[in-house]
Amino acid sequence: MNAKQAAGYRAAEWVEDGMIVGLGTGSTAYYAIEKIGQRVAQGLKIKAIATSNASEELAKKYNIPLIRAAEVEHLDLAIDGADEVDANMALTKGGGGALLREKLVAINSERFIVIADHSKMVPHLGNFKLPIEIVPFCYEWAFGQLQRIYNVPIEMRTRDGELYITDNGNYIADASFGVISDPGKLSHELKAMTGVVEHGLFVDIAHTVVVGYEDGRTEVIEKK
Ligand SMILES: O=C[C@H](O)[C@H](O)[C@H](O)COP(=O)(O)O
Repeated sequence: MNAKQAAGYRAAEWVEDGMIVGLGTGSTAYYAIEKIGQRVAQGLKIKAIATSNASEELAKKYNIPLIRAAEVEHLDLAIDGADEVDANMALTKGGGGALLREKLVAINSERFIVIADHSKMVPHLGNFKLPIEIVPFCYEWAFGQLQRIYNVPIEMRTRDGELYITDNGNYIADASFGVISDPGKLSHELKAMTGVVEHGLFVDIAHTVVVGYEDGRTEVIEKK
């Protein structure tokens, strides 16, 4: 058992028969999906929506029944990882590039459970580079605007020497803010920029955080 596995497995216990569940993305969400898959094999009856092509493949591997958004009005539960979690349960997400689908799923869930190993818990967001998803068309303009407004190091994400492309066909710029003193304000500012599709700040969205430790312990933090 490692810290990510402890958090993922613990969160999977919230899943009950009949639920519609959002499946997160990343190395911590992997364990939640694995555990949910094991429970499905034992008879648990749920339906799920995946937040990335990778998680969809994983769900299929574990025979977790998948549905389309058109078939449901909302989700009962979503479980997903985070890159940083601050003292107010605001998050940075999108290290794996799945922030847009993740946010859509999280805000449409009755309960959003964040799973994180203890290293993700921070006093303030900003040490982890904030992922900002931007449209490919004239992306240099949105990128330039971000640089001019915030005057912090920002780089276009690449993979194998090419610009990284999200599951939605967009690009990602990663911004090093250092300390984000007001995540809510920054979140609204970024959303208002033309060319920006979404960003990785999740403010006032998480209901529960499950923190995992190397010895297999977990700590559950509920929104006040
Ligand atoms: O785009 C990726 C997601 O936001 C992940 O949930 C986040 O990056 C955390 O990933 P991991 O659990 O692999 O650290």
